[in-house]
Amino acid sequence: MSVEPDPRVVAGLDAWEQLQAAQQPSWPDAVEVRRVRDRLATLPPLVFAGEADALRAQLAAASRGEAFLLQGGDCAETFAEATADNIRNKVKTILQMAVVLTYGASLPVIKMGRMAGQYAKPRSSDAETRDGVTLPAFRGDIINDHAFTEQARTPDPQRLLEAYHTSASTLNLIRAFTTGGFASLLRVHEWNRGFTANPAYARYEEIAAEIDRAIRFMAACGADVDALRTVDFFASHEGLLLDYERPLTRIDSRTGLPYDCSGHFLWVGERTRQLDGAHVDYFSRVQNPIGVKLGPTTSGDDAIALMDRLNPTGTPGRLTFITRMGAGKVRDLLPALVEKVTADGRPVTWVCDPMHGNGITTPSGYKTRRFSDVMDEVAGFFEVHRSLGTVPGGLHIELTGDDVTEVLGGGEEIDEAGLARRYETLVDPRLNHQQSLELAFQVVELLRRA
Ligand SMILES: O=C[C@H](O)[C@H](O)COP(=O)(O)O
Ligand SMILES: C=C(OP(=O)(O)O)C(=O)O
Ligand SMILES: [Mn+2]
Repeated sequence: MSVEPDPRVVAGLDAWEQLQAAQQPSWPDAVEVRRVRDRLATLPPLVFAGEADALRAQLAAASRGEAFLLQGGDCAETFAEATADNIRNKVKTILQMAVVLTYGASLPVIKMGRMAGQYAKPRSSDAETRDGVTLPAFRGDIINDHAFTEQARTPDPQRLLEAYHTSASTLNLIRAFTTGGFASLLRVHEWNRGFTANPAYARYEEIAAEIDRAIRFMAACGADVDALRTVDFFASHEGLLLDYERPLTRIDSRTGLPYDCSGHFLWVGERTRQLDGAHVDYFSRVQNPIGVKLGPTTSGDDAIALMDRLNPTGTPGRLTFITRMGAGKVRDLLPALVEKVTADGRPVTWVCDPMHGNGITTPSGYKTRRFSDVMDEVAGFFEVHRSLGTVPGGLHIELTGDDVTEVLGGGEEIDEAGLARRYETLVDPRLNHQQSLELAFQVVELLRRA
């Protein structure tokens, strides 16, 4: 039986249009945007509301220390890179990290990609100047093209449709990989792709061998190991471009309530979390589990006000705070925030984004981060939660499954000159495959202590 929605709830989904929406493009043609939105509204949802509910329950477990969230993927997905190889390598990297964490810390790991929709980017500046020429900044493939020409940088609403279709094909392949046998724990060895002379890959190989042995033992004892053949894998992106999120929001026939069916989990970014702004209003009205990025200027009162808006009744798993303070600040700034929220009593899932507080630009102009700073912020996050008796619930990482050279350091010791070798990101630098595995091994130690 389907439940009819309350018309006031449906009308409320457009309240954001009367509010200030930060970081939106200046579309040249409002009529065309409306046409594209109407078309998007007729296309099938990308995810099912019941999947978002299942994720909410898992995030609630993470808030209690009974699971751990691993959320990772590109800073900015691109249409051109939505190839089978790229998607497979990214999924495989996340699965490998999850195996390391699950095995090392004996904790269920919630696997979530910054994938199948991570196409809109907030920028520090509206414009970019090169050699005296100023053009609109690149705001992600869903809005404009990265090429530095006037035509390419002009926002094009048709890109919303391409983002939808590219997200659909990405999600289709993710679902095929994770349910069709590729992600089976019976194949952990096959995910390893580096030379095992490399320490991170050699350690992974050891774990894979132990898992193999354990599975053969269980099977020999008569246990049903079929459940190990598939995994749940969730899709997430920043809920930034409201002209995209609104038409993909659908009324769930089971409950009559709205869900944003562009992804399972949406987060509000550091630049768009204004309490009276359009984004907080919009995401307060959908039922998905929601994240908010919290940077170093966040006060305890801001955090409480965000809870009042986004999770007034304290539904477990509904609200995730993704803190991104910077390695040098996390130990000073995070405790007051966590204490204030803990005293409130409503649950949140605390997740660490060790990427966005640690950006630097090299003299040669590369936007990068140091692997050591990333690890230091993660360590600080765990230390703070341990000292307060609260729960470090997960990690939010910009990564790729390929051997790019975008982040300094790690076992390969990528240095400033080395960045030029394979620097491919269009916005922020990502951990490469090996650095991602190294991070997972180090996090196991932190989780064991926690
Ligand atoms: O991904 C995060 C932001 O979009 C990004 O860090 C902003 O980068 P910018 O300062 O180059 O605009
Ligand atoms: C824009 C991002 O982060 P933040 O909102 O934390 O700056 C991001 O996650 O790419
Ligand atoms: Mn980023």
